Amino acid sequence: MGNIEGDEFGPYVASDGEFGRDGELDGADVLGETGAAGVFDAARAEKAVRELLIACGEDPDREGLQETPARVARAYRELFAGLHTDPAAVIDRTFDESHEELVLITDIPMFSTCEHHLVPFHGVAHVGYIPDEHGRVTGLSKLARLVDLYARRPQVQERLTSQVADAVERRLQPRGVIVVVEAEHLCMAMRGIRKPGARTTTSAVRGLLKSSASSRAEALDLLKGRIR
Ligand SMILES: Nc1nc2c(ncn2[C@@H]2O[C@H](COP(=O)(O)OP(=O)(O)OP(=O)(O)O)[C@@H](O)[C@H]2O)c(=O)[nH]1
Ligand SMILES: [Zn+2]
Repeated sequence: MGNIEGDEFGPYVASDGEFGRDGELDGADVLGETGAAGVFDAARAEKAVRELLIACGEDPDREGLQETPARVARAYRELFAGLHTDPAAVIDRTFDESHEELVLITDIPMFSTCEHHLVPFHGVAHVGYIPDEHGRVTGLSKLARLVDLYARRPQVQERLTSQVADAVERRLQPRGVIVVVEAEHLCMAMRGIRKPGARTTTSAVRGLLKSSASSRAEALDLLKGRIR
């Protein structure tokens, strides 16, 4: 295996242009419950894309496709960068603000990849929490980063939704968490059942936002008009 490099999309082994290496990834350690894996294997990805083009009846050596395996490998490395990032590193700072009421960030744009068909599903995420008794909060951008991290994995919408809720719960130990994701699945729009415009809404609620009807009602009231 070549040298492991790294950038904003995580660690990777650059392709040396030699296709055909077999065997399991070295360094594909799983980081416990977070499911973050080791490195992206660019050579292997390029080989697979070339094979897929051939399987589809294309000529991967024609001019327009020559660079395609390398481009697709780079694109997948970016789209699945969340496999190589530890969520614990995302909410890396918390601070006590004595804010004990709901904090809600809405309409976070979200692009993910359906793990069944490897085509996109996209929409918005809404993430809220009620801080603990010290009013411990985190930077608002960290919640959007968390959505991004879990979206950048092969996913199903239900798991993405609960993984974000669980990560907020683990890191902030808030009194309640609510995550709502609304998305259109291109696997239902451009193929299969072909229903463009159909939207799926999933939610995950934890703590007070699950057990207290009034807390949940407050959050849902703020989300009214946002959830279609
Ligand atoms: N619950 C859930 N299902 C999903 C998600 N993304 C895609 N699916 C569904 O996953 C299912 C996969 O079904 P299969 O019967 O194995 O695959 P398929 O033959 O390609 O199914 P069709 O899409 O109905 O053509 C489909 O019903 C998809 O709509 C998701 O995020 N959550
Ligand atoms: Zn799908």
